[in-house]
Amino acid sequence: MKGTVVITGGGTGGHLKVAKAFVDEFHKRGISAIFIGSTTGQDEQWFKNERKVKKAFFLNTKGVVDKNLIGKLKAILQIVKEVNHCLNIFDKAEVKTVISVGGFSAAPATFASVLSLGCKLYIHEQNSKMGKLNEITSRFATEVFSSYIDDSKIKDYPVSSEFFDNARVRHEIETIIFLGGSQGARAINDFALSVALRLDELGIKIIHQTGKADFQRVKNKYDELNLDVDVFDFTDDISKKMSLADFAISRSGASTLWELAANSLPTLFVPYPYAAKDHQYYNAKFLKDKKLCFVCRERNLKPEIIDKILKADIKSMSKGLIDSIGYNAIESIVDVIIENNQK
Ligand SMILES: CC(=O)N[C@H]1[C@@H](OP(=O)(O)OP(=O)(O)OC[C@H]2O[C@@H](n3ccc(=O)[nH]c3=O)[C@H](O)[C@@H]2O)O[C@H](CO)[C@@H](O)[C@@H]1O
Repeated sequence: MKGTVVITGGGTGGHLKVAKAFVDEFHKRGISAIFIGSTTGQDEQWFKNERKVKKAFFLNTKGVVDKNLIGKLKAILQIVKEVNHCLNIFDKAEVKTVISVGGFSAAPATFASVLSLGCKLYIHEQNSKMGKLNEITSRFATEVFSSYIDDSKIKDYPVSSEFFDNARVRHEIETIIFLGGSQGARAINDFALSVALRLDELGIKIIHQTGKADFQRVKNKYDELNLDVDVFDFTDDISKKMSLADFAISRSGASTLWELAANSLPTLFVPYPYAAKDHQYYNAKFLKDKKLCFVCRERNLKPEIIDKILKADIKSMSKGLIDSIGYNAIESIVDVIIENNQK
């Protein structure tokens, strides 16, 4: 493969998890890669000490869509400045391939790839509704990969092998895991607390990922209720926690959703209501239409839903999830990229 590969994008864990999958795969194949992200968001947390990349750059960029007019203009000007910085990086490292996993962190390197002669752009879109940046730049891409695009060459989502390795068919609910995505979700935390005593009475154990901001509050409440709960803010071993559970109640961020599917873990999804174009709802709807999960809008989430779940046939849902996602997606995506670059 010619030159160095750039992997760009991030902001939140969903994008970064896919970026990490690319970094691991190129490293495995002995192909040198650079990561380009932002100083805003979680990029540094995920990649500052990553030894599998030749270099990681964190540029001074911010999101555009969530700002007022002045904020938007400032953010765009900053991106333009950083595009230049990226062109210099590409020049020095002989970059001929840029892979964007989306999010505002991806903007400078993605635009630079469009301007850079002989450079190919690849996009991995995680969500059911395309993000703004991908919407603008996908027409320049050599390939766009997505689980939700019919003519995507690879439709399986890049999920780490441990989620498959720890998968098992669930028969009955003895343990429930609550998941809020990379940042946690207050609505899911409140819901868990509202049903905790009832679950305890039913002999159902609780595993609960709260996110950093809400951890202490939730932990104190469980202590007040005198309940023995596996509560934590974030863990690097989420696949292990999932595999211990028989049912999940979770946000429908794309990476989490496909990890749960790979683990065959039946789930009630409670989409984040403010996600762009309501993409979390449509992420979950994709599985719901195949009868492979439950979905409940946050505004309708009531403790009574637990009774409905306890009566449901989780075994057939769990079995059905086995075929919803294939193994080795990242290998297949990288194969396509390498094949294209040899043309
Ligand atoms: C609020 C928001 O805008 N969320 C978006 C964000 O979600 P978010 O960043 O929450 O992303 P996802 O749910 O897709 O992924 C979170 C990742 O963090 C990992 N994890 C989580 C908790 C933990 O303790 N340990 C751990 O490793 C999960 O296993 C998963 O791989 O990006 C997703 C992918 O573009 C979008 O679909 C979401 O809509």
